[in-house]
Parts: sequence; structure tokens; C-alpha cells
Amino acid sequence: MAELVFFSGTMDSGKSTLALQTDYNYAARGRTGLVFTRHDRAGAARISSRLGLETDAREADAATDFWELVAEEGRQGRPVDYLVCDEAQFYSPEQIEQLARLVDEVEIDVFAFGITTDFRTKLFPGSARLLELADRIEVLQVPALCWCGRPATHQARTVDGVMVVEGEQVVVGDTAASAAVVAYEVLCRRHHMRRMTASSARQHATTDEARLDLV
Ligand SMILES: Nc1ncnc2c1ncn2[C@@H]1O[C@H](COP(=O)(O)OP(=O)(O)O)[C@@H](O)[C@H]1O
Ligand SMILES: Cc1cn([C@H]2C[C@H](O)[C@@H](COP(=O)(O)O)O2)c(=O)[nH]c1=O
Repeated sequence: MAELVFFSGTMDSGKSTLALQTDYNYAARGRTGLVFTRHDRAGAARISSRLGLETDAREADAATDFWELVAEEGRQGRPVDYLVCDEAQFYSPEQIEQLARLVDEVEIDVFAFGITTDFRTKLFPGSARLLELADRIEVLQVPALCWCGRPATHQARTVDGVMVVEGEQVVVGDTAASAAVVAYEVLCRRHHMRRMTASSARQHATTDEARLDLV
């Protein structure tokens, strides 16, 4: 029985790696799949994992109709067994419904990978629809950690190093330290709610130490 599975986890929890492994294992057993992504950091029509793997994929843009695309593959004599859909948080709710319909009516397995919430802790529309429709939700097994050592559950956006809670929902970026103006940092809920990133925690600690020196 085909399934719509949503593999969810914070940024940096291994989703793209798992997406590539899933495709590899199914293809190795002779099954035919299509691999999609949207807005990957590596650029259009690429899937990249921080473990160093990177491959071609199909870019799912706003106009992509998964139902039509799979039907066309069939008409061309290339029946599809499964879809791998990375960065699925960026897909529209209608596109998630097309994926569910492919599972139910054409018996195609769909493996979707994505983060659930944005930098404000609000659900992405695509992830919300996946949570509503998926047969199974799998949480990634190796959590990324907050600076305090707890498993991370949320992601903060920083602009010039300062955590922000307002702005466009979609801004492509990375968790790795870089010169980029916009970056992301995974946090536990407690520290997301306190707006405390690794850098602001260090600043607090330094200020507290300086106060103690004055006493
Ligand atoms: N040099 C490394 N050695 C071992 N594991 C690594 C290394 N770099 C990254 N990783 C692993 O890769 C994970 C991120 O994988 P990735 O697929 O890019 O995540 P996601 O798609 O969820 O953002 C990290 O959580 C870490 O476990
Ligand atoms: C929290 C958040 C993230 N994004 C972007 C940043 C990255 O380009 C992707 C997530 O990639 P990953 O493979 O899971 O590391 O999403 C965003 O646009 N808006 C946000 O609020």
C-alpha cells in the first residue's frame, strides 16, 4: 500500500541526506522515482546535504502540478513508482493535495522532507497540509542541538547576527557560520521564546561576569 510520509525535523537534522539515501535505496532496487526540491541552498534543481552529497533534482516551482507531471511521465512510457520531495515546506497546500492524490489513486509512494515551522514558530502552509494529510509523520532520529545542549525544536533567523521575529516567511539561508546577512540557528523552544541565540547567551554571560567582578 502506497504512503504519503512526512519526514520532519529542524534545519540541520539530516533531512536532505535522508532524501538522497531514500532515492538511492529505491533506485538501487529498480524502482523509478522523481526527485523534487524547491529553493535548495545549492541553487535551482539541486539537492544538497551538509554531509557533502549533492545531486540534480527537479525544481518544484509555484506552477508545478505533480499530478500532471506524473501523468505525462506515464504517457511517455516512464511509469513512476515513487516521489522524493525535499524542502516540502515550500510547496503549496494544493501541491501537497496533488501528492496525496497520487498516493491514493495511482499507488505512488511519496516521501516528503521538510521543516514544520518558520523563524516565527508559525507553520509553513505546505507543512501544515502535510501534517493534516500524511499517512505517517517521521521525526528525524538525530536531532540538531540548541547551544544549551537540548534537542532543537525551532529555528531562529538572524540578521547581521541579531535574532529577528519579523520578515518574509521564505528567505533561503544556512545554519553554518558565514558572512551572509541572513542566517539561521536551531534552538530549543525555551531559548527561542527568550530570543536567546548562542551569541546573545555569550554576551549575557560576559556581562554577568563583569558585574560579578565589580562586586
Ligand atoms: N562533517 C560532518 N560529519 C558528520 N556528520 C555531518 C558533518 N556535517 C554535517 N553532518 C550531519 O549532517 C546533518 C545535516 O544534514 P542535512 O541533510 O544537510 O540536514 P537538513 O536537510 O535537515 O538541513 C547534521 O545534523 C550532521 O548530523
Ligand atoms: C526557518 C526558516 C527557514 N527558511 C529556509 C532556510 C533554508 O534555505 C530552508 C531550510 O533548509 P534545510 O534543508 O532544512 O536546512 O528554509 C526559510 O525560508 N524561512 C524560515 O523561516
